[in-house]
Amino acid sequence: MIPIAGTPVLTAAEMRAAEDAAIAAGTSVDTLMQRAGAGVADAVRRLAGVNDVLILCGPGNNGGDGYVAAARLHAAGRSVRVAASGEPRTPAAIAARALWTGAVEPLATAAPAPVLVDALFGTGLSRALDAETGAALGRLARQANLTIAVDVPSGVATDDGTVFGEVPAFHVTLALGAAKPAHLLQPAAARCGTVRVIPIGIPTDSATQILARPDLTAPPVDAHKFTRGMVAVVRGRMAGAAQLAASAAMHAGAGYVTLLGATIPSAPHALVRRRLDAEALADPRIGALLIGPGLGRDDDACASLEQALATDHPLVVDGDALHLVTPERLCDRHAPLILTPHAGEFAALFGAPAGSKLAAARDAAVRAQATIVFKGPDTVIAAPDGHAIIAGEANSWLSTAGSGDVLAGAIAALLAGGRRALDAAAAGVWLHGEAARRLGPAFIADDLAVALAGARA
Ligand SMILES: NC(=O)C1=CN([C@@H]2O[C@H](COP(=O)(O)OP(=O)(O)OC[C@H]3O[C@@H](n4cnc5c(N)ncnc54)[C@H](OP(=O)(O)O)[C@@H]3O)[C@@H](O)[C@H]2O)[C@@H](O)CC1
Ligand SMILES: [K+]
Repeated sequence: MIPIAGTPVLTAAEMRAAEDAAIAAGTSVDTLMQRAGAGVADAVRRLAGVNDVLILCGPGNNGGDGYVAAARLHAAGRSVRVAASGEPRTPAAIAARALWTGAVEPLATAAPAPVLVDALFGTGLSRALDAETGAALGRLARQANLTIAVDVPSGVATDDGTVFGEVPAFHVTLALGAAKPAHLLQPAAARCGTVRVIPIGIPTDSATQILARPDLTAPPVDAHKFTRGMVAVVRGRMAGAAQLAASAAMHAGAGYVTLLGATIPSAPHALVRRRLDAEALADPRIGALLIGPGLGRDDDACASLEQALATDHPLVVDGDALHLVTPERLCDRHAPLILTPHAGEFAALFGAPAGSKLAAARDAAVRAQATIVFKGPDTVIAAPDGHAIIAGEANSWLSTAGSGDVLAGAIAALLAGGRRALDAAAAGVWLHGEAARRLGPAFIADDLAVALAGARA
């Protein structure tokens, strides 16, 4: 069982391709199922202690994993029962079923057990569970003290994170071979509980990774304020939003932050205020320009945005500015570009996403030739070259006014510090989440911006 941070994410088709490649290279599907079932049995043994275990087996290879795990737990002297929705249908599952010498109870009437293992459906689920199977799963999950899903909870769609009907919230999900989008994307992710990967000995390369703690080492000894990165934030109608973003950029490690469009000084004094004009925007030391927080959507906002787009600085576009551009207007810029839309801003810019948030973010990245931070309770970061990073469940206290301004400021600081756009975006999302975790409940965005400094430590 390994934690999932930093590990690859594979869709059902990519997982099947990895499995096919392993089979072509000489590892049988039965061997893979033995490895999967052994890993599940091992994890269940550790998690369940001496409690009785009930394993639910479905008709496909997910059920096959369940039979293998049951036989291994029995051989290890554990108290284990099996209930099934029907006979296994794949050759590997039929072979695995033959290894289980105990009774197979009908699912509908199976008695509960303190530990429930769901091996009904995995990556092959193509539609909602029938009413009887869904009801039995719900009933047995409610009556268990510990619920463990094999690969994915039965009833979640592996690739897009949607759920078919009622799916119980599991305590633990044992991802076989690699994490899948459903382990990270909502609403499915909320049904998975703690996700651990059971390695099954096949290479699982992917262009999609799970967000990991970034490298946030201190500046080198010879650093000065401009080598650490200069961020310029464009102020709009709501000065507070730009000021929050600027504060976030300072606390995320930028060496020099300037607020363009503001001339009246107020705290913090480290924030440099300048007029928004051609001279200020032409400053070659600007490592990242941020526009959008509190910008407004009036003519002045449009004019400021045009000025920002006309520069060749690395650019972060957030908030209101995302309502004032089109992907076509953005895609021919040459400097690094990061867009940070929430669902509403994403829909305004790219249209309502059809299908998976991961696929939608990837398509948007290509259309705008930008790194997209499609933020929300789950955040997908996608680059135009196809690489993507998924951040799992966010701290729900981040749903506070100004939280997005802080994220944009943090990302701008990391971009100005010289990271690639995808890395800057990922590091910003990580820092933002870590700052929230450190603050505890009901913080305000001003505190969140300050807490970025501690989160870097
Ligand atoms: N990839 C790997 O490397 C490895 C994968 N392994 C394991 O294999 C799992 C994938 O196995 P799988 O493809 O057999 O699919 P699985 O989810 O068991 O069930 C699909 C079956 O159910 C059916 N069906 C679908 N929806 C239904 C519904 N609502 N209600 C009723 N029936 C429904 C569907 O048939 P259909 O009716 O759609 O034709 C099909 O018969 C994977 O999650 C992992 O656990 C490991 O063993 C080894 C290494
Ligand atoms: K399952």
